[in-house]
Amino acid sequence: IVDGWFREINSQWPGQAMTLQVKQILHMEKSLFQDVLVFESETYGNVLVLDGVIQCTERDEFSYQEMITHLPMASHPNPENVLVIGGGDGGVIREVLKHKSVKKVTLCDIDEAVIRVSKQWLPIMSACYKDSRVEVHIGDGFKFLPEHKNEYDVIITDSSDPVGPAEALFKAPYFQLLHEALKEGGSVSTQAECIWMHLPLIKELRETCKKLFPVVDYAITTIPTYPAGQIGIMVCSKDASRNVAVPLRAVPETKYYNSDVHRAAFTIPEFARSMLEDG
Ligand SMILES: NCCCN[C@H]1CC[C@H](N)CC1
Repeated sequence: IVDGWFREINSQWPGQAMTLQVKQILHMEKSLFQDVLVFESETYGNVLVLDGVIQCTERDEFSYQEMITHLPMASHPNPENVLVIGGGDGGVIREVLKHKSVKKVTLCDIDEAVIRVSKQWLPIMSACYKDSRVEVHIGDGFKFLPEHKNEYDVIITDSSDPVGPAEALFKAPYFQLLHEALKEGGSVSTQAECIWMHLPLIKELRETCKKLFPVVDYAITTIPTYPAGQIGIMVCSKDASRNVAVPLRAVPETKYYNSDVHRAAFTIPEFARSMLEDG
């Protein structure tokens, strides 16, 4: 933080950086896995930063948390048992619980510090930890998934970037585990980076998913505080007849998501479409 501004300088987005004006630092610690920082910003509410990378801000998190959740959930006929890998800030489970078909949502995050810090400083995201349908497991998704084969209707991988603790969540072995943990007709969504920053990685991720799932599609949402102001979501399904771009029902109490936004999110700019689909 220099002269009152936090700067997100990182080798994943060379030559550019998002900066946010800092009102006050609320929390800093080195967890078992990463540096954890929370600060109150002048214009984006409280901000969670892990290893120098902005994870979520109170002002714009709803975009990403709603889209990564409702794209697989609203296109699934009856999601009852849901798993979230990562997502320790709690925003995704808040969104999952908006679906009345949900009986149980399990959150598996490797770092207890993220959950603890979110409960203290990110109340609008972590309020749902109190919900009786929520179960929390602190641990590595790689160990958790093999113990829960054929158990989930939807699995959401709400991860940080493929540098550090989340690196393995972008590779084939992980997607194999996701596939095995899904019930018949299950769907998954993963944080799938930005077409302006990571197009080769997204291409590789899509090829990995296409080897395992009959349905694979990539959607985009706009979010001011992520690099280049947008982020992608990969949505896959075991059900070959499923169109993940078609919402089967409305979702209540959203601020970014609606059925038209759902359909539109899978329409992507030509430079990205041709690279991803034509190769
Ligand atoms: N619920 C927080 C998810 C964090 N998602 C990622 C954080 C880092 C960004 N560069 C990309 C999205």
